[in-house]
Amino acid sequence: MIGGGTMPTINSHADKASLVTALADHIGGLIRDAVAAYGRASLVLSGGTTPADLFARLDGYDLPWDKVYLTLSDERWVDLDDPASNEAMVRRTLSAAVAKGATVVGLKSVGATPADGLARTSSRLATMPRPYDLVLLGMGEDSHTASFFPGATGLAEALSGALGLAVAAVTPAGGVPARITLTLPELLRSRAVALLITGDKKKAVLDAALKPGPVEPAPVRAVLHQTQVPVSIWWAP
Ligand SMILES: O=C(O)[C@H](O)[C@@H](O)[C@H](O)[C@H](O)COP(=O)(O)O
Repeated sequence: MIGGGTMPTINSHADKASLVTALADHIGGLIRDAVAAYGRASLVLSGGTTPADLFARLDGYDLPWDKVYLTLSDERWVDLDDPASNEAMVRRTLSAAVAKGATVVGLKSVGATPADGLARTSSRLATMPRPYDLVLLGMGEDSHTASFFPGATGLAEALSGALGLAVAAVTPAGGVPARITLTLPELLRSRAVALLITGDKKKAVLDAALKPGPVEPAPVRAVLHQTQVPVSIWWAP
């Protein structure tokens, strides 16, 4: 059972276009502030489909991209040429930023399965400046975030970080291919978490998860109810 943390702030917008503009402006300002304060900005980006037009908008901003480090919250265990690759989506939607020197640290490494690549990916992540200035997460309608899928094999280790690595291997139920994910402790090595969701279905799932309850059936609760890092939610219908 988890609950009782400081409630996340919710930024609701009339439509996705205004949500994307507001969140892109917020992230752009955060990057500028981080570079001014620390000489670099370090961000964890969610995969999936929702953030693609956010990243495409951000890509057009005049930012110190050569001082920006980007990695992913989680990754399907596929190569860059696979349409399911989150890293490929980030490199595609932030192509101008990458061309201007933004560093992308991918999570897919060698090995047949995520479990084979954990140590290598974990040491690669050590090149990312931490604490992360922002961790951007999405959420599925099953209330997973990153690759913290309900009922997944490896979920406990991903939430606890018990293996002592920055990443964990998770195999969702129902034959979904195995994934690599930053562990919860790794995601919380950050100054701020932003959760980007759209649609009424996900809003209903979010509202339920904002209530105290068990984490296993609603893993996004582990992020929403922790008290270590401030969480903002960005939502449009
Ligand atoms: O690899 C992934 O799919 C993501 O990292 C995952 O956690 C995503 O954020 C949610 O599944 C929402 O995905 P959509 O934005 O496609 O709904």
